[in-house]
Amino acid sequence: MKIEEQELSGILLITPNVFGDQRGSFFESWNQKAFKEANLDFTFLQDNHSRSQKGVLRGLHYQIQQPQGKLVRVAYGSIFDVAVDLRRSSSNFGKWFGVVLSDENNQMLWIPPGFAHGFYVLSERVDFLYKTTNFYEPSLERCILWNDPDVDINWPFKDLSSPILSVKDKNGIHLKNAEIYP
Ligand SMILES: Cc1cn([C@H]2C[C@H](O)[C@@H](COP(=O)(O)OP(=O)(O)O[C@H]3O[C@@H](C)C(=O)[C@@H](O)[C@H]3O)O2)c(=O)[nH]c1=O
Repeated sequence: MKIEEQELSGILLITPNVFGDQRGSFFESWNQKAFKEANLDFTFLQDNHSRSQKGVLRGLHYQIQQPQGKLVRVAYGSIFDVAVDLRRSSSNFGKWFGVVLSDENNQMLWIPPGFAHGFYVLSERVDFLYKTTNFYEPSLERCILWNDPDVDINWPFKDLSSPILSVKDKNGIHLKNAEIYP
């Protein structure tokens, strides 16, 4: 397993050891002991699986009071995955990080508590899997507008009217008006 710290401190790109043979491939997507030995000591409370079609954009989501750390990956397809630093005391507050996660690179992203998260679907279909360190609590969930000019994410599509969004995500708020915790 290779673990690479990214330019936004706390964000880790994890490349597992993949074993291929004539049947296909295998890798451990989570092993508490192995991750702990690599100083990744997380306790996960929830596993989630979403399926999306090409052009869907989900995000940018975070929870106040019960922030969730997320270990995210793609089981089928490919996405452009984005995390935005919302840690009030961070020198990177408001900055974003993006990476392509796919069923070809098998990479996982660790997004610590205190970040907003979202992704854009590049393939015809995507199965997106993630573990979270805290429970989903809709009353505490908040959504920052995916195209907030103050965050200025360089999404990998040209026509900014094109993504398929939920009503909630269409009504996301601007970072400057967002509730940030802590
Ligand atoms: C996230 C979530 C949703 N739901 C329900 C609520 C709703 O009826 C339905 C779809 O919810 P959403 O539209 O919020 O799903 P979605 O837009 O996929 O939300 C997710 O987006 C990505 C970017 C994240 O980072 C996740 O933490 C999560 O916020 O599923 C749960 O029951 N448990 C959960 O943990």
